[in-house]
Amino acid sequence: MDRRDCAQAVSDNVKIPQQADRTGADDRPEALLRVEGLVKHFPIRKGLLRRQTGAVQAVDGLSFDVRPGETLGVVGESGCGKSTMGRLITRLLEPTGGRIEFQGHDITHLGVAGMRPLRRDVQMIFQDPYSSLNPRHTIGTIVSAPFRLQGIEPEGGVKKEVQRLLGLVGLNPEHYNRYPHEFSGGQRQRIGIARALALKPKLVVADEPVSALDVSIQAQVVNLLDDLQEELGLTYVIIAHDLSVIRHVSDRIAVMYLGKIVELADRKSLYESPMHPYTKALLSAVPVPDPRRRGVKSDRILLKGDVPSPIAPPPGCRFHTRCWKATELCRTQEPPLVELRPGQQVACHHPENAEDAENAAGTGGSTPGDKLLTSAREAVEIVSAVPKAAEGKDPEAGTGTDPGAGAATGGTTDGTAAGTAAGTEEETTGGTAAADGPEDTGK
Ligand SMILES: Nc1ncnc2c1ncn2[C@@H]1O[C@H](COP(=O)(O)OP(=O)(O)OP(=O)(O)O)[C@@H](O)[C@H]1O
Repeated sequence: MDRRDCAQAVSDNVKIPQQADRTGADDRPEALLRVEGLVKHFPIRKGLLRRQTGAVQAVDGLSFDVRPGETLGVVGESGCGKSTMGRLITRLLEPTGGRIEFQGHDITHLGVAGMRPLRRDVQMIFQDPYSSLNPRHTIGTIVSAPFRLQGIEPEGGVKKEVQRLLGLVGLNPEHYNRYPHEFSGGQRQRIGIARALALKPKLVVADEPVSALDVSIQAQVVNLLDDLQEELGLTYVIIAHDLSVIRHVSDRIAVMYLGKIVELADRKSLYESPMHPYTKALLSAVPVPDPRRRGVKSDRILLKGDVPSPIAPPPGCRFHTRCWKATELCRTQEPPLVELRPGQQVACHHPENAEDAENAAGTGGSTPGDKLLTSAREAVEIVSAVPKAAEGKDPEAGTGTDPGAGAATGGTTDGTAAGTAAGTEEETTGGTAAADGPEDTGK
């Protein structure tokens, strides 16, 4: 189907089946969203003639499915391309390459008009509840915007429906005429959620929905999303930079590093037996919630050094410059994302927790003569986290007095990657546009 045919099919809307009509060769449930080889490179232009001199490789070949009713968590450090991925799959950004299918239909290059009918089904919740709501609009106007944009008159009228939505997200329906500044951060995020749910979407992409909120409020908003999913049968892609935020709500988790997925697995496998060293490092910073395991001594892996620039990512495995297992093979050959255990895909030549890593299909395993890189010896610092209960009992423990040790990624990395885009060209396709479409900038 070419682009025009697809746009036609989408605008006819009625022709879109509830489920994709392809019959998968495997037994996996049919995907609501299917992404194949998704690429987004932001051009870097310089000089009077604005010649392209390079590109920020924000997203570089992502492939994954999102199944109906599930929550896919996406995690990774700042600058690894999570938000870009979110904006690509909601079609707020135009992909450089790859393919995005929603309910079996290719939506990769649909324009604003072609996407309009799909806006009902695909919505986005933004990170910052302070800037994503227009301060001059009342809550009623904000939450009812999707109805106006889509030309929909809900049963019982707009006001009644907006008040129902406010009640649904735990806000007082009587606050219909209030302004965003009259609400707390958590309440504003609830308003953003009500707006995203107005058109009864099938897929909601939440970009760091709680990271701008106080820790005490974060759990409330995450629980609200969870409850709404059950009540409304929603499918989520939840983006976070921290594995602890999405721990309880994700069915599967994709770990991203420098524009690529390095591990994609179901929650249990990922948390109990991570296979990519990067996942292991991220996980080592997650507090242990199980009181029975609190006494267990757990080492934290502090990755040294900065995330490399996405303008010139390292060759081979992109993580090799910060990996303690990196060998010559990792420096020269990019590991493919392959299923090493049922439901667990990993892109690593030397995976963790692999019973038979040598024979792992598609990975190098331990190739004869493959030497550990010198950089690998200094790549990490292991900090022994001494649980309170064990304090004073283990003379070996307690080397880790660094109060910042909670961050697996050191603290030198935050913002570094984001900074690399300086001097690059902003794309115009909806940097801050709400998923309702360009008419509603959410400002
Ligand atoms: N419009 C743009 N123009 C140029 N570069 C961009 C643009 N948007 C993002 N980038 C760059 O692409 C890379 C990935 O950014 P992105 O925001 O997707 O990462 P992220 O993982 O969501 O990080 P954060 O958690 O900090 O938002 C970064 O290096 C960023 O600077």
